[in-house]
Amino acid sequence: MPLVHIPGSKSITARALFLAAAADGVTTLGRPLRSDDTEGFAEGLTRLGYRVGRTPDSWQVDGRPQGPAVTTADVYCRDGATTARFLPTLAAAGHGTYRFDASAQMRRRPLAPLTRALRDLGVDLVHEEAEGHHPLRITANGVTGGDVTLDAGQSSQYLTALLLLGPLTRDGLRIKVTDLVSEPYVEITTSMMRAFGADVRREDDGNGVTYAVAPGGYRATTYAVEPDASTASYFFAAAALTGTEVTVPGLGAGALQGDLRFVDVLRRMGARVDVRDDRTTVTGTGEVRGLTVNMRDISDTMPTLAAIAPFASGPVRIEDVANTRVKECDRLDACAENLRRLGVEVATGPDWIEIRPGAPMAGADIKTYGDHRIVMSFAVTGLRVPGITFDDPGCVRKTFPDFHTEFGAAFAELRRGMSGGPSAN
Ligand SMILES: O=C(O)C1=C[C@@H](OP(=O)(O)O)[C@@H](O)[C@H](O)C1
Ligand SMILES: C=C(OP(=O)(O)O)C(=O)O
Repeated sequence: MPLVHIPGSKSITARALFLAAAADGVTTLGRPLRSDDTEGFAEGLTRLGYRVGRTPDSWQVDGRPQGPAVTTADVYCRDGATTARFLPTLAAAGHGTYRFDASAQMRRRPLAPLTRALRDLGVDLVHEEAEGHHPLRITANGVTGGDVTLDAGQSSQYLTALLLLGPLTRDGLRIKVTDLVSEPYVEITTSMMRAFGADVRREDDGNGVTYAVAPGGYRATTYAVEPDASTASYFFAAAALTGTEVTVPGLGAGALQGDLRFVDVLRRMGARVDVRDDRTTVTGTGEVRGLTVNMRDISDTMPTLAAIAPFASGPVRIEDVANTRVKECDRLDACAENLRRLGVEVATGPDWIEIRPGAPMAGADIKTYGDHRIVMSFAVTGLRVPGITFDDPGCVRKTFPDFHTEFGAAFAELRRGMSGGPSAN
């Protein structure tokens, strides 16, 4: 039973850093993710005057309920949308002038519903170049709070950013949500806010959903970061595809991350899945069935599924994933283009992709568009198709700098344990 130790969750690490910075006291984060996104988040906090101490297995953050320790700062958010969307709201609760910028990739990604909501709450926020995009400047003077309406149909991160801000406002926040994707990420947010002492409630009156967040700040705590469920998807998919077994300790029935539900997709495709309290095991059975699946809640795993779909016994159709077009790249187009490069028949629409297995496949250079998930997903395909290379293999640094070493090592073990799974096309 090969055990695969997956690095910490990006989403949980980013939220924990925010919450720890805003809390009263010193917080210790156990096994945070160390990657470009989370290092960028921690660096952003440092720029805002927070102290982030490090030991090999933990980070300690000195919280400042009164907000950033500096009155001016220039924060570079790199490629990380969690940094680029969460940190400006932390700064808004402080007192000073704070400028945020990001990589060319992140500058292209949308921000408008969040910045509009912040302006509606009275925050003085200017987009320095394109409206609704980085770079932006905030002249912060605390946030009174009140009622605000938000369209989170393109990204749940807008809602998470506002929720995290709620306890830092004078009167609390009521956020009426008109649309929402990636809802499990909001559940991570509310669960973690409660772990840091906040009072947050989801109210559904039959006409719509409102999140009510009480004022009162956050309390420092000790917080252990779960392994990253999106990262685990590559290893689980590899097991399903190669007829082998992978166990990921630390991700089990109580996991916060919705992306662990990817194993349910693998189960529907024919894999054996065993979710225990403290670990999850996927065993490939040699059967990979086609299916139609709605991935609105778990769309970071869409490329993982697309990458194993060519080996299914019938078409694989993935629906309701329009927002994957505004991630690190247009993931629907990038998956389709790369599958075609390998010889696979693919069709796409505004919010779906359909992979039709059957054509012979051959190795090719994968065009990554600087997207870590394109690399990690097609590395799984590479277990069955020799000759796959990547134009930018290093972009995995965003969430998993050691991916190639770790996946290679796990694969070596997988190969030794192979139980005669399905043969390559
Ligand atoms: O809040 C988070 O940590 C995330 C939310 C999701 O984004 P969207 O809500 O934009 O789909 C996910 O894709 C991203 O990797 C991380
Ligand atoms: C979409 C992603 O990242 P983010 O939105 O946090 O930049 C991702 O990690 O797949």
